[in-house]
Amino acid sequence: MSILSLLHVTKKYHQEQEFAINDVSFEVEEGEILALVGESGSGKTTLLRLIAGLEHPDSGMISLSGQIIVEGIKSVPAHERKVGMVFQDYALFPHLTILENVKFGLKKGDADQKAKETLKLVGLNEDFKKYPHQLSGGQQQRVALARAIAPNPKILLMDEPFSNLDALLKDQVREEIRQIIKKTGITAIFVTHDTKDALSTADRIAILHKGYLQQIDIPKVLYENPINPYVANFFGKRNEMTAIPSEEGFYTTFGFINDPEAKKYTSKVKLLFRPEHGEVVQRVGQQLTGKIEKISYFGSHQMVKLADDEGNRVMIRTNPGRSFEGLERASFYLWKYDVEEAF
Ligand SMILES: Nc1ncnc2c1ncn2[C@@H]1O[C@H](COP(=O)(O)OP(=O)(O)OP(=O)(O)O)[C@@H](O)[C@H]1O
Repeated sequence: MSILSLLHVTKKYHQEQEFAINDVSFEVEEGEILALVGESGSGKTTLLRLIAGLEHPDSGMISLSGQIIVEGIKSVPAHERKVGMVFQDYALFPHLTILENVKFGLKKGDADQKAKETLKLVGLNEDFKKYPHQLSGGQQQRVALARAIAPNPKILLMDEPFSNLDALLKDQVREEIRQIIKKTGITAIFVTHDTKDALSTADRIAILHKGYLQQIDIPKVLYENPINPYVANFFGKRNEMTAIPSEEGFYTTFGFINDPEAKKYTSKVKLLFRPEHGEVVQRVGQQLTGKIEKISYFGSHQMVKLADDEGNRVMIRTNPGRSFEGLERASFYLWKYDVEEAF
């Protein structure tokens, strides 16, 4: 069941020429974690602020938990929307203990118990009396999360929750935050410009470009079946190879690919594939072949740059243990590629 629904939401800031958000419609299911991604200025934060009630759209409708919160000039004020917010810099009160931070905004009465329960839920059992500066970045973020979820909001909104963490901590925190959110069953939307954050943490991803929603789907679909080149390239490099179709397969400048599907095409095509959709094989044989130009080692894998005789290049990902010593050329095969008509 959908808990949040946006219909034709549009927003333009005064004095600005372009729309920050342009005719955006989507729904979020109860208990789902949605990532909003896009390059800088694509409208991610504006969209989050529209849902939170910190901005008002020029047109469109937003409903939360069956209640219309925005339509025309009607707008339920931010503090009545029951939305939990976690800000990029956590926005904790430095002069309050972490217990006092979480109690802030809770109704008196059971505030103390509720705050302690929520701090325990986020894994902070013994630090109630500490001040924010006495905690690590990851712990501070969990306090901010506890403060946001303690009042039982209908939805949790997080602006760049992982951007202040170093790379090592980030992997761990992403997993912890996902688990806490899933344990509470709360619906969450987070903004990120990091594709790794989105692919690893979200149930679905919405990608924005110049205020337009490009595609919204599960990570695997966005990565493997992008709706347009913008979405495809946002999630990492795609190789392009020009090919001539025949009855038996595709002729390319790297060699011939046996594929009966090729006969469906009548003129020149482009084969599009990600580096991990191929595999390098050392034996130069029937497969595609290229001159080894560069090998980059990344610990978990290697990237091999291969060139044809005309100077076209492709990148193929391979396992970290493979040795290319003494080799000038390498062969590779593709186990997956998209075919696009080339004009
Ligand atoms: N308060 C504002 N006044 C005027 N224009 C604004 C304001 N806030 C954002 N914009 C403009 O709206 C567009 C979308 O901005 P927004 O901050 O929503 O993008 P973003 O995707 O969150 O970017 P970033 O990743 O850099 O935070 C941009 O062109 C930006 O310049």
